[in-house]
Amino acid sequence: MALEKTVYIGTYIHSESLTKVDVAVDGSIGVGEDGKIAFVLRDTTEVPEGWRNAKVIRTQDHGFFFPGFIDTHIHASQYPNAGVFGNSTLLDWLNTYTFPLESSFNNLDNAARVYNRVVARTLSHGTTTACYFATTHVPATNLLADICQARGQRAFVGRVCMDRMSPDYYRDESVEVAVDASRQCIDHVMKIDPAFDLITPVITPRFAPSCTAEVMAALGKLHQETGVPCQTHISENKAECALVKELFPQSASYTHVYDEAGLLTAKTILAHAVHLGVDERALIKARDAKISHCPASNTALTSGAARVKTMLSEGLTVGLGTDVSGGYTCSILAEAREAIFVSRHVAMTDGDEAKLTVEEALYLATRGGARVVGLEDRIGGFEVGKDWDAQMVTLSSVEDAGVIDQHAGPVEIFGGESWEDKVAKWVYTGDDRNTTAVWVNGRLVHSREGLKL
Ligand SMILES: Nc1nc2[nH]cnc2c(=O)[nH]1
Ligand SMILES: [Zn+2]
Repeated sequence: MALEKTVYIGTYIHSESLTKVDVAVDGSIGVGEDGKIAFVLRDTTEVPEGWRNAKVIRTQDHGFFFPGFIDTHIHASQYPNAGVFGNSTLLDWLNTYTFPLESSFNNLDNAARVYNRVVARTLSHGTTTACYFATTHVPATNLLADICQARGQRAFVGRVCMDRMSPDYYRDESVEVAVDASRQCIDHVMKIDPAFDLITPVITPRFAPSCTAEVMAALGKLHQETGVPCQTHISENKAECALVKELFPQSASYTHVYDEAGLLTAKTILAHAVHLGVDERALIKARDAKISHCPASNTALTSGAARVKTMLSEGLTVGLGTDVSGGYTCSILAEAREAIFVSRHVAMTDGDEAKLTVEEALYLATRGGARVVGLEDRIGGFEVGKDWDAQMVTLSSVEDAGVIDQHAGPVEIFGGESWEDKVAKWVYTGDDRNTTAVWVNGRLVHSREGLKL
């Protein structure tokens, strides 16, 4: 569908750097028919020459435009289990909750129902790019790619590979099956989106304990041969780390296991990274592999508290991941909040330098995530030439949604605060009711019911 040239008028906010959020009050951003940003103007709401016939969309109620969120690690198939984890920890959680659910995706109707829901819900939370783990099933994984494309979400879609330490009813029969199935999923995306413009396939060995050295080496070869990115888990939980040591006695560390398989590259996303040693972080940095920080999940499964500030100060590239359903929420805004609070708990033992600020958390949610997925030239901020992947945040909509007593009349929740305070309030108290509209590459992919644009 052709896009209309559009001028977005009002305050826009984005990360300028890790430590600084840029607030441009009353500016305007022009987006062309190609969905890309054509101009960015500060301090003027005038529609420039040549754009007078363009559609105009204005912010509402103390609102602002903000870059779309990037979820660098989410299991689409686990969405029905969000919030269901009891007192389990990783390895028993997988067997009790996760494998039985994922195995049900041999049923395409089930897959269609769940995948449509998770894509719609993440979009409604402002997630314009998501890195999905699907399941081992090729038809269902391909369906997830189709659904992301149809609903307009930028997505990395991975068919999960696992050929050992998994139940008989849910595992790859052989290395050949895992590689062949992965190829089928890559081929499918090449058919529906040959340039990987919106959808990108991603090679997805589940994690070292459920993959033999042979399957990882074969997937490493596929990764190097095709240039298709790779995603997996690393060093999430102490029992898992001990298991990897036992299973790979020859390897110097968990990170070395992936490196030896050819799976540790600049196009690799490693989720969790809670218990990495200094040498492992150095190796990850040397390979320029990327980290997905998943604080909600790390707390829920009592995995540990990743040292995000340490990783950042060492120059690692970090983004945020919801890790549904290890994590209970599919909201990156909530994840940013969790990242801040986990960092405060770390600070209680390690010192104040461990604390993440609101600015840093928002950077991880946008520009950091963009670097993790290798799209820093296209998304994560508002610059000329970037894709319009954005959300309109409306600060007073919590009240509109009926949370506040309708009979009490309007309450000025947002109004007199500084922009810094408003952004902090959004991070700490906001949710999807504040996300009134969402665009990916210039296409409107979500809007709140009744919203007039
Ligand atoms: N959080 C999380 N960790 C894993 N490690 C291996 N599989 C998984 C998974 O599905 N979720
Ligand atoms: Zn995960």
